[in-house]
Amino acid sequence: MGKASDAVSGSSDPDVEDWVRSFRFPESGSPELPPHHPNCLGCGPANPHGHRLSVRRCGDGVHAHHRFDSRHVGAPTIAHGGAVATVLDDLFGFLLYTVGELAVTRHLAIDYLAPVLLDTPYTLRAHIHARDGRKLHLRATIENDHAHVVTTATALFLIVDIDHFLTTTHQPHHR
Ligand SMILES: CCCCCCCCCC(=O)SCCNC(=O)CCNC(=O)[C@H](O)C(C)(C)COP(=O)(O)OP(=O)(O)OC[C@H]1O[C@@H](n2cnc3c(N)ncnc32)[C@H](O)[C@@H]1OP(=O)(O)O
Repeated sequence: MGKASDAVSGSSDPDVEDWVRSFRFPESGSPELPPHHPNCLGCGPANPHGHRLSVRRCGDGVHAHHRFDSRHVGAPTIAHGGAVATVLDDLFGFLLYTVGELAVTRHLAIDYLAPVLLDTPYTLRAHIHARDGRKLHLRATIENDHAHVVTTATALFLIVDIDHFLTTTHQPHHR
């Protein structure tokens, strides 16, 4: 696995620095992709409130099987749109393993085409639609067991260096 931490220069938060130091990009032949970190809301196995998303490579992209449950309810029997967005944002976050770069969400857009039902199996897929320098243009779908796409998403992720996670003085950006 490739290390992301060669440029670590120091941090005010030892937990963050530990995470950065231990972050690894899996080998390109490895189908299983590791969680971003143990407590990640999307994929961390140690987060009791999390989705525990398990993601694999699929061709040039990634895919996952997922069921939303009663913790994610919006209207009765239907997953909350914010929970769906969380899972899609995290799924996009797995594409960074396929490019071997650290990247974060700059823009996320979701089309809710049909309700995402609780306790129902779905297949999630994401891929890199285009790369333009630091800009990763990403696309994803959620599909039900009848191969109907119920949700689509696009995102712009921006490649960042390790200092993005180490600094505590981020300023807001305005476009
Ligand atoms: C690696 C580990 C990952 C771990 C977990 C993954 C979990 C899932 C992903 C996440 O949830 S990440 C957490 C949520 N995201 C953030 O906290 C990011 C907060 N935003 C920032 O820190 C900064 O805005 C960011 C570093 C993303 C960008 O700041 P920059 O100053 O580096 O970039 P800038 O805003 O100047 O934009 C760079 C380029 O993108 C363009 N751009 C920005 N927003 C755009 C937009 N909405 N549409 C099109 N282009 C856009 C912008 O015009 C510009 O184009 P040019 O370089 O060509 O001039």
